Amino acid sequence: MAVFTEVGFDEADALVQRIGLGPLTELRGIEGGIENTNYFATTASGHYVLTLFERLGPQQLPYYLCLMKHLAARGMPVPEPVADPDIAPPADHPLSIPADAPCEFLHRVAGKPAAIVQRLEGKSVLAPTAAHCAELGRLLAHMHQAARDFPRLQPNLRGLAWWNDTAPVVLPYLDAPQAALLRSELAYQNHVAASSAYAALPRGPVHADLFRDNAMFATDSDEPRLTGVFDFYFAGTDTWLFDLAVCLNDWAIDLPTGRHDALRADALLAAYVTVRPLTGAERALLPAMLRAAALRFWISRLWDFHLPREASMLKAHDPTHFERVLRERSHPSAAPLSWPVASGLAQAA
Ligand SMILES: Nc1ncnc2c1ncn2[C@@H]1O[C@H](COP(=O)(O)OP(=O)(O)O)[C@@H](O)[C@H]1O
Ligand SMILES: N[C@@H](CCOP(=O)(O)O)C(=O)O
Repeated sequence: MAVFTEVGFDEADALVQRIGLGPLTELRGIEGGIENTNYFATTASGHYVLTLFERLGPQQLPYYLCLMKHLAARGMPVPEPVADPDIAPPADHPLSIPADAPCEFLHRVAGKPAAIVQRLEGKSVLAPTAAHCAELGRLLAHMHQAARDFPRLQPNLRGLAWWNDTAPVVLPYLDAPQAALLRSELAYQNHVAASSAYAALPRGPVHADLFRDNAMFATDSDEPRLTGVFDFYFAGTDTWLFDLAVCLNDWAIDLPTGRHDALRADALLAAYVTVRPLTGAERALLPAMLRAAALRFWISRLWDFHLPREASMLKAHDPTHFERVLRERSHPSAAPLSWPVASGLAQAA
């Protein structure tokens, strides 16, 4: 569990009362999470999550919070952030809103930027079936479409530029075969990113970290039913295919070996393409983006593991898992294009 910054009951109570949620009745640090400080906050009006941002600041946060609001307003099951009634929302602008425009969803608690969002019901399913994956695939495609007209722009801050900057920081901690893999994969991804096929990929605001532990399923239903997805704090404008690859690499992987699980992968992809068919460029670059998504989380886990931060309760994720996934994805025998759905169902849009 990660509580980097302790929040006093009185301070949280003052915030929730000021923004109209009524008196605080319970404040409890949350287990899980590695980026931010999270508390469950219950008030007279409902159940919320209070997040204090440890690394992100007012330059980046409006994008994430406004994206959540935008998606919630379009019926997507994402936590709706609660606004500060004293901050006026920026006037609508047809093309873009400057990143430094005031953000009504950004609060300040214990000296840190903070947000208070609706608490989703349900539980994460860490061993998903094909039916869970189908639910996720469908929602992912709907979210991509619903975010099309989101008026803010912010790159994926954990994208290629960050990989290039961070690789030299983690390289000294790797043995020779690991270092060779990291260097060669980074060179490959820089090459892919410079290609015309990559430039042709459709893009927009994406979650970019939609792992199993960032989704909730109903606990009162026999059939898997997604109740929502959360943790948009790695979101950014990126290719939809990268977002899909992040999900495939987490939801449809055999965890001990890092190999892809064809049944779950097909279910996720089939559900996704039913809502939004993949383009020809997307089908061609799916293997490369699966490698990119593995590389992204291998690097971030290496960084978190070897250069940890202070937290009262913090469990770093295992970096070797994504090293295995990357080796599987970049091995010459890796053949995700032989998935029936990739060659059959997914017609060019
Ligand atoms: N909106 C929410 N509704 C319900 N539970 C949430 C919500 N946001 C966070 N949580 C809980 O808090 C935990 C940590 O949140 P997460 O966003 O993953 O943290 P971090 O950003 O630090 O990685 C999650 O595993 C989940 O149990
Ligand atoms: N999902 C990432 C790291 C981010 O952790 P989260 O708890 O915020 O999802 C990983 O597994 O490496």
